[in-house]
Amino acid sequence: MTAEASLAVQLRGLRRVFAGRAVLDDLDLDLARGEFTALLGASGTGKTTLLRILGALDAPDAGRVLVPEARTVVFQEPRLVPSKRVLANVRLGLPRGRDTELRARQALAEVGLEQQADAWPGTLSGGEAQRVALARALLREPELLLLDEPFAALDALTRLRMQDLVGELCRKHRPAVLLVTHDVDEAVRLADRVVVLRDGRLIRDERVAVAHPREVADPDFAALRRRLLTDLGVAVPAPVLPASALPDLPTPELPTGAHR
Ligand SMILES: Nc1ncnc2c1ncn2[C@@H]1O[C@H](COP(=O)(O)OP(=O)(O)OP(=O)(O)O)[C@@H](O)[C@H]1O
Repeated sequence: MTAEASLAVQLRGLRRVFAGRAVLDDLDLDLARGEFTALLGASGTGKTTLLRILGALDAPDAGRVLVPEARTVVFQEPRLVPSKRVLANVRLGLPRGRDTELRARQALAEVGLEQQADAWPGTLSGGEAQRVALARALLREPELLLLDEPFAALDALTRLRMQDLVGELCRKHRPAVLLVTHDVDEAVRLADRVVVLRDGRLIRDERVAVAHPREVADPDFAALRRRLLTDLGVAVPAPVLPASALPDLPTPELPTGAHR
């Protein structure tokens, strides 16, 4: 197999200009099949623009875009049709028939919502609605799954559960994944690879070499987290060392009359 055959996405010299500013500027990116990549960048650096181009929701001004036909996007908000029940939302746009229905029910079961097939979207919690959106995406068996801050609107606990679910489903179905996120910990927990966008290009492209299960307390996790936060322009305080790790320093002389 050639290296090209294992690629799901190939971007070359990508350029996108808005109001005279090149948001993406001569950007190259390859995504391998089955690889989970997290895309980080400060606000307004062009992450969503890149994802929209990959999803054919926008077109570049220049450059070459090779992406698979089978691709789906999950957005920050679930975008369910309120007048259709959950099952109908999951199978939306697919041919009618017993087979599609069975597969849609199976997709709902995978996200733990088989009991909610007949519910209306308006009765679901935010996390449940986002799981329906995920089931809808998975049913299409995408080779490329584009996730645009899919957990951002969820409460902290639901977000952690959703991250675990998405990680598990992606390991099972093996699409190439591009996850746009602002959350450095989320990126390090989930991704095989992290890329950082700044000034129209990728300023970091790094494999996530942190052992599973990935814990924030792991020194490799903490070190990558610091590198990424620095890339994002966030001031990172120096790690706090235990007193035992500090060198013995001479006790300073106190001025006469001072009390210890
Ligand atoms: N359709 C458009 N017309 C004009 N400007 C646009 C358009 N889409 C995006 N932009 C501009 O391009 C820049 C990048 O936007 P984009 O949404 O891709 O950034 P982002 O990194 O996803 O930001 P955030 O993290 O805040 O969501 C922004 O300055 C935005 O205003």
